Amino acid sequence: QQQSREYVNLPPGPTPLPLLGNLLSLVKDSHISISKLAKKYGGAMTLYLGNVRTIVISDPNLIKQVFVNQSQDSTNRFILETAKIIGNGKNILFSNGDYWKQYRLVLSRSFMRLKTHSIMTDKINKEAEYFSNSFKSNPIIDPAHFCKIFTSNVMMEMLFNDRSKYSNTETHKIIEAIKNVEHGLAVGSSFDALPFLKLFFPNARKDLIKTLEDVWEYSKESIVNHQNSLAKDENQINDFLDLLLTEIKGSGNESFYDMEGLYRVCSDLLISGTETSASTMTWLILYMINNKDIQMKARKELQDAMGDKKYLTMEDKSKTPFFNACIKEVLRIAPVGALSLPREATADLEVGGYLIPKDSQLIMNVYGLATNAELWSDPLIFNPNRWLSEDQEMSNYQYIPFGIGSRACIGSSLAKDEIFLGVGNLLLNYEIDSENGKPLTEKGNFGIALCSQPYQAKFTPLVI
Ligand code: HEM
Repeated sequence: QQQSREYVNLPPGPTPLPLLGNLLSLVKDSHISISKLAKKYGGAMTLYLGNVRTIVISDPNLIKQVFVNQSQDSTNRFILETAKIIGNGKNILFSNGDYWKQYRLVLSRSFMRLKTHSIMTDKINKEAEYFSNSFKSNPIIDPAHFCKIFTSNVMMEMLFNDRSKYSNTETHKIIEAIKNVEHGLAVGSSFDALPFLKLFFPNARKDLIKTLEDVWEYSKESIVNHQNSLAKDENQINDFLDLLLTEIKGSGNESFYDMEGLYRVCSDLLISGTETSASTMTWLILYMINNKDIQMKARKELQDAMGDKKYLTMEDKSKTPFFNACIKEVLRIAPVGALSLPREATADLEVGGYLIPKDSQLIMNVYGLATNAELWSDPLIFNPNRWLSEDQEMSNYQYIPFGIGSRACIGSSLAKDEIFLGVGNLLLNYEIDSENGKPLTEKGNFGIALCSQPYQAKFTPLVI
């Protein structure tokens, strides 16, 4: 049992209760509760989530010590039951060892090729136009909904050359399924910590599996279609899946990448690439509403960069340092992966003079690092200028919205492009305000991702 007290030199932490461990202190707003506890117990802290011994790292130097200097034993994901259902050891998010390494390699190569592929850039630019236009007939709306359609369309275009219309009242079944899987994951975290809860909610697992099966089925069908068209003409590259399949063919180890791995990896990308970027966009729109001066300054810079064009493209990014700083800042103040994805200590590790025993769960406190008043001035204020001034002394390890090392987010570059084009085009085409003109709450909701509270915004078209 993980909770055994045989270790004398564990990082300090609050006393755990039998069975529940420290879960009661984390029931509400766990990212904030964990950061408050870290202030009391220090940059390395021991918590018990149920009986799972968990070491939370909230100090930049200790992040480096554990995840960089001892990376060979801190790269694996910590696998609980939900992760097993999603991955079965054959996906990218929750696989480990050689399997993960080989998949990560072909995926990274495919992402690199994607970045220079003109078909994809054109598609993302076009999707950002549809996204911006969709607000014309919906002047008052919760922007989260359209942001999700935008990011899931980008993922579906990228992976499968498919998309869904913004006007569809009956949204594409995959978007619906992704939403359910995310809900299942959020519920799953407490089930994972306290497996006995399953007895009281017998259908929760079944529902998660059923919705996952929808995504898998859709992915399988599309993979077979892609394999068939590549068999006819291997030079006909239309999307990321074509790139991945050709990369796999070139690896000389085709049989390693079987259908189960392929459909699980594709559904991972759909799931991890939709809510994350969409929530960040929704946060950025919220901060633009609450900071009108920043909204106006960003719009002016974007207009100047655009010249006579009507819609932004990625080439404009080098001319918009202030708006780029807004994107950096929203990823700091509202990191959707507030506690990243847990890793596992695969050997005893050292942290700041303490011992992290093998098999512990490791959590990077992304939110705590980004809002620590000892590391940032006025950390709870949205201030893009901090990224443009020389004054902010910064360690590389206090700002890690996409995680760290060889296990860091594989979609970070795509995510930043989506936020740039999506929110940038909205700023260019609309004056954005809250429905009643009052500031919106900046308090987040932490489930599987750190999201803003639902809000209604008013999009008034700008006459250009
Ligand atoms: C603002 C948007 C995003 C944020 C904040 C974010 C954040 C993260 C974080 C914190 C991790 C864990 C990193 C670690 O363990 O060090 C991660 C992993 C991952 N992300 Fe993202 N992500 C975003 C968008 C995306 C997108 C668009 C995709 C897909 C194209 C994606 C795919 C993945 C995958 C596949 C992993 C697992 C990588 C592995 O285990 O090797 N993410 N992300």
